Amino acid sequence: MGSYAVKEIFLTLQGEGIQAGRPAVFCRFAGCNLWSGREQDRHEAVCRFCDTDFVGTDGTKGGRYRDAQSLAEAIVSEWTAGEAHRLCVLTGGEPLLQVDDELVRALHGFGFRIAIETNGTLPAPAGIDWICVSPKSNARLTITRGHELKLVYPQTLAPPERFESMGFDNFLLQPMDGPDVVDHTRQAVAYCLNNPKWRLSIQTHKHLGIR
Ligand SMILES: C[S@@+](CC[C@H](N)C(=O)[O-])C[C@H]1O[C@@H](n2cnc3c(N)ncnc32)[C@H](O)[C@@H]1O
Ligand SMILES: Nc1nc2[nH]cc(C(=O)O)c2c(=O)[nH]1
Ligand code: SF4
Ligand SMILES: [Mg+2]
Repeated sequence: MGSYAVKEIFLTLQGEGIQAGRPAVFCRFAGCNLWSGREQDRHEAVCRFCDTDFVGTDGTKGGRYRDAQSLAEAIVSEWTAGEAHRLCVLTGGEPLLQVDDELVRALHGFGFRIAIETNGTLPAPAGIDWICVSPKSNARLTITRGHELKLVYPQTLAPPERFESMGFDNFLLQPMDGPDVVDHTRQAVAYCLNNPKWRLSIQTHKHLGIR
C-alpha cells in the first residue's frame, strides 16, 4: 500500500479494558471517519465526546511512514524489553482507515501481538489478535464480534442493550470523560451492578498521570 499518517507512537501501559495494566507500544493513526478533529465541527459530528487529538503527524515519533516495514521498525524501537510479551495497540483517530494486511504481517514479523481500538464501522484485516470495538452513537457497526466491546457510557443513541447479543467475549462500560465524568461514573457503576454481563472499564492512565 501507500504510506501511513501517524500522529504519535509511545510506550505506556494499556489504561483501559480487560487488558488494562499491560505494557504496550501505542501507535495512534491520524484522522477519523466520525469527526474531523476540529473543535468547530464537534457539535455536528457523529462522535462528539472524543478525548483525543488525532489531527496531523506532529506528535512523538509522528510522521508519514512510507511503508509497513518502516512503521513496524518505529514501533519495535519503542519497545524497551525483550522479545517476549511484545504488544502493540493500534488506535487513533480511527486506525481501520489505514491498517492493512502488510502492517499486520510486518508487526507479527517482529513478534508483536496486535491489539486494535476501533469504532467498529470499518472492516478489519485478518490476523489482528485483539479487537476492541467502541460503538459511537447511531453509527452502524461493521464489526459485530471480537474480544471486547467497550461502550462509552452514557450515550443516548447507543444503549448497552443494543449490543449485548453481539459476539464479543467481554462487555465493558467506560464512563464518558468530560465535565460530568463523576456523574457518568456513578451511572456506569449502577448499570453494572444491575446488569452483571457488563464490567466497568476505568481510564486508569488518566488517574496514574501517564499517557
Ligand atoms: C480516541 S478512541 C480511538 C479509537 C477509535 N476511534 C474508537 O473510537 O474506538 C480510543 C478509545 O477512547 C474512548 N474514548 C474517547 N473519548 C472518550 C471519552 N470522552 N470518555 C471515555 N472514553 C473515551 C473511545 O471510545 C475508544 O474506546
Ligand atoms: N494508556 C493509554 N491507554 C489507552 N487505551 C486506549 C487508548 C486510546 O486512546 O486508544 C489509550 C491511551 O491513550 N493511553
Ligand atoms: S471515533 Fe474514536 S477517534 Fe473518532 S472521534 Fe470518536 S472517539 Fe475520537
Ligand atoms: Mg486515549
